[in-house]
Order: sequence, then C-alpha cells, then structure tokens
Amino acid sequence: HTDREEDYRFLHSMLMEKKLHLLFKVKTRLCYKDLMTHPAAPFLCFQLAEELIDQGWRDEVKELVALFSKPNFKILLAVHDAVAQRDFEPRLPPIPDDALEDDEDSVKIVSLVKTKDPLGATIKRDKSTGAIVVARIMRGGAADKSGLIHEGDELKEVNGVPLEHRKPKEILTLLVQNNESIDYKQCAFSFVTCLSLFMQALFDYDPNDDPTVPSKDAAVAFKRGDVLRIVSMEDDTWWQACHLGDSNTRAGLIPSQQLHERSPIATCPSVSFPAGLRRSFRLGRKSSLAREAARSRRWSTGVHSSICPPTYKEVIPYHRDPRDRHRLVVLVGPSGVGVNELKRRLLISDPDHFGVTVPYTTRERRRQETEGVDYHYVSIHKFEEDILNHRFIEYGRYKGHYYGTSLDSVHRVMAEGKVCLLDVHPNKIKHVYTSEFKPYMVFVKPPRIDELRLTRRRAKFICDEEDKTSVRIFSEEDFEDMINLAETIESQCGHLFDKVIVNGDMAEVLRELKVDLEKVEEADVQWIPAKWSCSSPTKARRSCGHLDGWI
Ligand SMILES: Nc1ncnc2c1ncn2[C@@H]1O[C@H](COP(=O)(O)OP(=O)(O)OP(=O)(O)O)[C@@H](O)[C@H]1O
Repeated sequence: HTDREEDYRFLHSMLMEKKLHLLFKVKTRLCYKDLMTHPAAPFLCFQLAEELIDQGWRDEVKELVALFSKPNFKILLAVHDAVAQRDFEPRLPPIPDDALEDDEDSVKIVSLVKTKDPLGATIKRDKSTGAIVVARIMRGGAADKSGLIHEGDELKEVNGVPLEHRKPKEILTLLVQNNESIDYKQCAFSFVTCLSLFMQALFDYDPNDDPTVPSKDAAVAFKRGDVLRIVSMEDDTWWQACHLGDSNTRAGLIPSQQLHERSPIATCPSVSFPAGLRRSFRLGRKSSLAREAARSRRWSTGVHSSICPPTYKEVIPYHRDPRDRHRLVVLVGPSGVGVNELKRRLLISDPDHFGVTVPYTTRERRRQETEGVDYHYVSIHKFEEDILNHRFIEYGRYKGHYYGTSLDSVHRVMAEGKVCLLDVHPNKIKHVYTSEFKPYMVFVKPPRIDELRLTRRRAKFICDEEDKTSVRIFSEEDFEDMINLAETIESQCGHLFDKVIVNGDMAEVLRELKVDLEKVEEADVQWIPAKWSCSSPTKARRSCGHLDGWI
C-alpha cells in the first residue's frame, strides 16, 4: 500500500515498460508452449542427413546436408535443446525468508550471478550519512545489464553481511569471495540516462600512472588520437567511455574535460605566433625582428609551463563519397622544419594524385616564369581588392611586392580531383579549418636537437630566392628557435592536429606520411570535428560548448 504519487508513477512506468511486456510474452511461451523436448536435436539432424543421402544425391539433398553441417546451425539446435529443457543456467539460490523486514518496504534484494567479468560498479561512503552507496555503474557491465542496480542506491548487505561501519575496501573483499552469486540488499532508486557521443583523445592516458583515478581496473587507457564513445558524462570528474571498435562493450572511467579545467594549470593565456612570411611565397625566412620578438616572448611569458593541455575533441563519423572532393591536407610547422621540402617530395612522388596551390603576386613576371605555373601575376589594385574581400588565406609584402595564397587556388586544385597540399602559418589555420575543406591537419615537428644537428648538417636555409648569396647553413640558434616555436605551436594548436610527424630522417618521414594519407583516404570512416556538422549530436543532448573554446 502506498499513497505516494511518486510510487504510483514509478509503478505505472514500470508496468508500461515495453521490455517487461516482452519478457512476459517470452515467459508465457516458454511455460505453455509445447516445445519439443528431445534432448539431442543435433544428433537427429545428423541422422536425417544420412537418411537423405541414401535417397540419392540430388541438389535439394546436397543443399540440406550442407545446411545441417554448418556450425551455426548445429549451435542453434543445441540452444533449442537447452531452452526446450528449460536448462537455464545458472540457478539462483532462493531469497531467505527473513530477508525483508516489515519496516523495510523500500528495500530490494538483488541476486546476481558471478561471472569472470567484474560487476562494473564502484562504491563510495556517503560523507554525510556514512552509508555505502553505488557511485558509478559502468555502462555495459554486469550491474548495468541487470538493470537492478543504480547509481545512488544504498547498499545495506552483501551476501547477508551487514555493511554498516564497514570500509569500501572490506566490502570489495566480500564481493570477490568465492560465491556463485552475490545477494545485495539495497534501497533507494535513481534513474540514469544513456548518452552516446564521440570524443577524440588529445593526450595519452594510462590509469596506472594516475594516482587520482577511483579504480584503476575500472578505468580505460587510451592514446592520443583514439576515438572514444562517451556513454556517460553525469559525473563532473570521471566520464564513462568505451574504445571505438572494442568488442568489450563495458564502459570504463576516463578523466573528464572538467577534471583538467579544475587543475591548477587550467588557465590558458593567449599566445600569438611570431608572424613570418613562408618560403612557399619565395619570401625567405622570417625577419630577424620577428625572431627577436619570438625569443623575448619565450623568456618573458613562461608560456610553456602555464598552458593547459588539450583534452578531447568532439568528433563525428564522416563517410566520404568517392565522388566527393578529397580533404585538404594542411602542413603546419615552425619555419625551417621542412614543411616545403615534404610538400615538394610528396608532389613529385605522385603528381597525378597530389597538387599544390599557385601563389599570387604583384611583382613582374620573369622571362623563365609561366603565368599559372610559378605565380598568378595580378595588379596591386586587384590584390588589394582581394585582401578586402578576404580571398587570401595568407598574404604578405616583400621588397614592395605582394605575395599570397588565395582560397580560390585551393578550390581549383581540389576541383581537379587532387589532394591539395597546403602549408599555412599557425595563425592562419582558422581560414581553412572549415567543413568546406575538411582539412587533415599534419604537424611537422623537429626532432631532438642532436638529431637536428645530424640530419641538417648539409641542409641550407634559403633566405632569399632572388639573392642566391643569402643561402646559409642552419645555426645552433636556428635549431633552438625551431624547437621552441614547435613547442608553442603544439601547445596552442595541438588539438587541431590529426597527425604529428617528427621530421628526422626525410625518407622515413615521407614514407610514414604517405602511408598515413593513404590510410585516411581509404578508411570507411574518418573522424572530423563535430563543429563541422550542422547538427552536432551534443547540441541535441547536452551542451559541450566549452570544448569549442579550444578552437
Ligand atoms: N629531414 C630533413 N633532413 C635534412 N634536411 C632537411 C630535412 N627537412 C628539411 N630539410 C632541409 O631544411 C631546409 C629548410 O626546409 P624547408 O624549406 O622545407 O623549410 P620550411 O619548413 O618550409 O620553412 P619555411 O616555411 O620558412 O620556408 C631545406 O634545405 C631542406 O632541404
């Protein structure tokens, strides 16, 4: 008997539950239907096949015999036998008569059969009441599948042992004891909703290295770039997630985005990159003034120690139709790291597949140059008009002439059906980081300084294409600048990169990049930022706007 409206509501929703109706139907069928109870259907099947063969080896007989000998058909028959004999394993012990006391009308007894899998739940002591409560239920785990245990439920007893004044550790010992089943006496109900969205990890995580994780066994390890299916964000600190494609459907704990935000290193100062003109415009390396600025900023802001690490990026699956244009491939890296060299070698390796943009300039065409091959030659008036109309991804002025890469030139390469290779300054990424280009972002990183010294021994830094005398060898300072700038770029834009490649041995790097690009092109599913889709799944479920703050 109850007068409480919420009890009525609970009962009503439970009785109206479709799953419950289906279960009743199954039960009725099992109880009343006259099932064939012969215990050896697979054997009968074998006998029948033999009899059929005696009748002559006709096509129909051949087909039937082939069907009977298939392992899945045999298993189906074995399952039929098990069901027909009502041989449902395992048998649960009866609930003790004295289990329910009169005053415990909201207590339920839950009996779960132990399997090799863990229960998939964590418990904690409620600080205010001292009660032992279920802290988390791992989605897909035994507790979740049972539908009988919920987050917030209070545990009263385990296998008849009262839990009052017991520490969570002692309770865990009770749970792992060698019983076939576990009986829980618990009260209170709470309902959880199931969520499913995808996050790409932007950092490596190993619970064994994390002293703050509530349970190492319940946590999921992952690597940067892994796509995780998030099934619960109800806890501010620990989300629940599964690895994509993991056959194990049980979710585990991963640190939430908020957990990082709450950490003392959560403030994220905005750092801009030293502006420099890329050599892809034949403009030489960044000016000494810009280098000075970069160096002074490096020492004055202490930027490297105060930037918060990237956490997750919400992603959605993208299935590229073969008729669709290829994704743009964007190469980013500090000046001198080898972005142009990599681009050039990729292009030479397969000029029918890869393409590069032709820059625009206002300078005079030279005798050996060809319009549309070396440059597009335009007037100053036209160039400035295009600047005002935001047609350039990047542009700059050198020795009185404008140079720039336009969005149109990217479109042109893509329209030819080629993979457009583009190198951009980190400050300009935003111009191409759009659903229109769906860029695959590659960060070209310098190796450690000793490897830089070794590999760049003979490499020259061309300062000015027009003045060949300005070719010079990398200095120690150039290497340091390169490494420091790479660190800044990675900490500021790391969340945007799909691939990080360390440019040590050029031949090896080229091979690695080609394999990676091929893999991306051939993949059935590619993962792209959810913000490139008009209907991000989170918009419908819950706001995850803070993630966008990273871009
Ligand atoms: N892995 C490598 N091993 C040896 N030399 C390299 C390697 N990568 C690049 N280089 C050499 O380093 C020099 C600079 O490379 P590159 O012009 O590609 O730099 P960049 O990143 O495009 O810089 P910028 O944007 O300033 O032009 C070139 O002489 C190039 O051949």
